[in-house]
Amino acid sequence: MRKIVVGSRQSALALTQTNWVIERLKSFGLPFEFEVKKIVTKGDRILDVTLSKVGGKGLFVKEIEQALLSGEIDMAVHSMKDMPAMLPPGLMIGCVPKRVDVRDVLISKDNQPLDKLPSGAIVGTSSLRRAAQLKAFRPDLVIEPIRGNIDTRMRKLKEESFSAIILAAAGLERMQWNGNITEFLPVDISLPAVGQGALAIECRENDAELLALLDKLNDKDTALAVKAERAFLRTLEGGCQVPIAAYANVADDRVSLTGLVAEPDGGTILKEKMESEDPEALGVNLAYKLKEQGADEILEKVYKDNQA
Ligand SMILES: NCc1[nH]cc(CCC(=O)O)c1CC(=O)O
Repeated sequence: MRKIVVGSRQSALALTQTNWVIERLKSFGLPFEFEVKKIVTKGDRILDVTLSKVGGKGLFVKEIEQALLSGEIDMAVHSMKDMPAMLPPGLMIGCVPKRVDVRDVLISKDNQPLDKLPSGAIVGTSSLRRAAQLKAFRPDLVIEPIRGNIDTRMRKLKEESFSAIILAAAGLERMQWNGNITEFLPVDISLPAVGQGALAIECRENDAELLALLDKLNDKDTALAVKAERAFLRTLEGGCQVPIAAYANVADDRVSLTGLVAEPDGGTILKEKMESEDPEALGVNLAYKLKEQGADEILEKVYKDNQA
């Protein structure tokens, strides 16, 4: 009986997701046992600094990937949206389970929906993507950074001067905290992050035995959608925290992808939609379409401002 060591960040959400995946894998009744090994990542250690200023999403993933490569762990469960566009050689996404709700949600103090928040109300988000789209929809709101795990942000909403915060529905749903949601934001107001609502199970490319097990948990439509979204992100070289959004829908093996690149103040928002049966080509082509409209210039300015 092989023991699979599963690496996880120690946040409540990470452990919940990891244990969910392990239970699903156990349910196939195959001769494997599982052990969870907690790993503290750089992203977890510097929660007080705005993420975009310290190197972006890779911060949560790098130490876990080192543990995979060294053999200290065999697999890891990540939020897909925390995965950098490129994986290190030797590692792969072994499966993509069925996606849950992709939308962003508003949680407000007095349960006021977005269009009822008073002018000047403070909305907490550190995401350039959320901030840009929020500014475009409600230029009169004030956006302030907020950091920390979901539980920390909920506490800051109660204790600090925020009128509302924006979070992903998915994390709240997995924690069974969705009772706090004031409003689900439609994707045409807040287009989600690449991979939002999906999980990525990362493992070594040469671990055929584990890959065969993981394949049972793979959801074909989610995998197709995420492939298109991540090809879009990779082509825009959206390595760190960026004002990039994308959401793909799959019906009868046809993928329909909406992609967005925004100026952080919401002044310019480039947004296009395309369809194809080839998710990889779709993501690349949609990215080039936005590049023709000036996406590179917007992103270059964001990277420069981040270094300053
Ligand atoms: N930004 C951090 C992060 N990474 C993954 C989730 C949970 C949602 C998901 O898996 O898409 C969250 C919290 C949030 O954005 O509200």
